[in-house]
Amino acid sequence: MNAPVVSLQDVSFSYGGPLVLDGVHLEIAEHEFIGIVGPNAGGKSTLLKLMLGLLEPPKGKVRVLGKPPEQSRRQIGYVPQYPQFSRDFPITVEQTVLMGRLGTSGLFGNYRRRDREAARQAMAETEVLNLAARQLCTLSGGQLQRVLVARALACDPRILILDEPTANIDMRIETEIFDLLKRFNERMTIVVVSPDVGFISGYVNRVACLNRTPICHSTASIDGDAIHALYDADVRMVEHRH
Ligand SMILES: Nc1ncnc2c1ncn2[C@@H]1O[C@H](COP(=O)(O)OP(=O)(O)OP(=O)(O)O)[C@@H](O)[C@H]1O
Repeated sequence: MNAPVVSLQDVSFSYGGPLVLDGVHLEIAEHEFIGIVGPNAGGKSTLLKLMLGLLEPPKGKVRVLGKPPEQSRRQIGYVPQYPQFSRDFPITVEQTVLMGRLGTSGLFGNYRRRDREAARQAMAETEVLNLAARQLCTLSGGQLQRVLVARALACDPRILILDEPTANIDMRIETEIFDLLKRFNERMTIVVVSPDVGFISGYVNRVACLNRTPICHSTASIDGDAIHALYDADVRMVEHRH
């Protein structure tokens, strides 16, 4: 296998109390589409923050594109969890997407023509170009998610990391967003946290079930036993047709 684009070796983490992640080993290959699922408080968001270099593990090693994550951040697009995002901010869709260029552009807010072109391209790919002049607070939940994906795409990332990108939106929009991600996966690695293992199994190559430690399954091997072992309860598998 080529060098993994993301590698965690024996990583443990706590916020000062009990371990949230314990001895995590995980390697993600280039162009993989991996889903991270698991019970609430299982450590999914914490794992993403370690990959982004927003948290540093006291034990173990995290590498992204062969380097410490903070040195690879410009090549990572990140879509945060929906409820954490404040919409009551006077900003247009285009200005929001341009923020994805901050790591690559010159001085703060001093965007060049190529930044504007990259933002327009990202809006076109996520089908929000017609909303460019709209205020963010006027968008529907599904439109907002597309804009957040466009912002993450604007830096032309090699890795796209999404934390529950389809929480609070209906299944038709969820399907549209995952169809888009599948297309982007042809040119980048995708890591997505989702509460819905049944749904993402139709898109991802591999599922990492995380409950302090990840257990990985290829999509084909996801069955009731695997889910039961993870959640320690019966979880209804919902079949979704695309
Ligand atoms: N900043 C923080 N300070 C202290 N504890 C935290 C902090 N962030 C998360 N935790 C705790 O760490 C544990 C793992 O949280 P994390 O958000 O990583 O889980 P998760 O799997 O993403 O959960 P969910 O599915 O509910 O979003 C939880 O017990 C949470 O309360």
